[in-house]
Amino acid sequence: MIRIRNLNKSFGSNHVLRDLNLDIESGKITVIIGGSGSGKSVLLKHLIKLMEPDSGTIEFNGKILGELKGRDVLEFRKQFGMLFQESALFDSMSVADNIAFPMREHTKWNETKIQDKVREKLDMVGLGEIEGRLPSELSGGMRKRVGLARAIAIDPGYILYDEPTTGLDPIMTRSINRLISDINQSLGTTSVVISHDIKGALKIADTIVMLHYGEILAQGSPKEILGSTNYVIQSFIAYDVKGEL
Ligand SMILES: Nc1ncnc2c1ncn2[C@@H]1O[C@H](COP(=O)(O)OP(=O)(O)OP(=O)(O)O)[C@@H](O)[C@H]1O
Repeated sequence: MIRIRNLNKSFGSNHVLRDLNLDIESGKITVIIGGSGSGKSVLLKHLIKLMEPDSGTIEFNGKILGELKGRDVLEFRKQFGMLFQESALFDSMSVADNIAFPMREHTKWNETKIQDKVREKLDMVGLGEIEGRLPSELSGGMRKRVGLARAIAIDPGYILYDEPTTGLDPIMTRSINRLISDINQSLGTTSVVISHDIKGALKIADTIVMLHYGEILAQGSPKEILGSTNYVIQSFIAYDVKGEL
């Protein structure tokens, strides 16, 4: 369980997170949606201590993140896999070396085990024999899958997805959403997804959190969010799901 309490973050006069309170449930998929600039990425960075709040706390399995220092921060981060917006693969490394990177950094696995694990992760994301290829030789959808294979390389307990379907066509979007769901179930991970894609969120989320100017406007199951009478939520849904303004 991740507990966020009274979190505030400003950049100069720009008050980005406003007294935010949120519980992220273990083993579930929480999708944080909201318009551009609503604070989704800033919130995600706080979760892995890439940003520090001005005030408020994040409690992770009973520990206050603000109190973690030095090696404890590295140990804490090891529990997270992260799929970045642009997949953030190392261009000069093969697919296999990209996926093996966290294994070599964080485990003592020998090369045989690493190669077996690379294959296992590629299978999980539905990719064939592409270990030797470079990221530049792959399509955007394939790069996302390789990024996902790297995110789950050392079986993290938590996976953070930063807009995993942005820039993908509808078919690839659906298939990445399905993968997020499958991986959550097969690995029993806690997943936090930030997204503009309300349609996808309605399909995969256990809980949807709607962020609006740094505040939580609504939070609930997809059914509850769909049934919300809030004007901003309805406009967001209408624009994305029903394709109208
Ligand atoms: N390092 C930073 N320094 C200054 N301002 C920042 C910084 N990071 C984010 N911001 C500001 O915080 C606000 C929220 O940004 P954030 O990236 O969290 O939005 P977002 O909801 O993820 O948007 P998008 O969907 O467009 O990615 C924006 O006004 C942004 O300019």
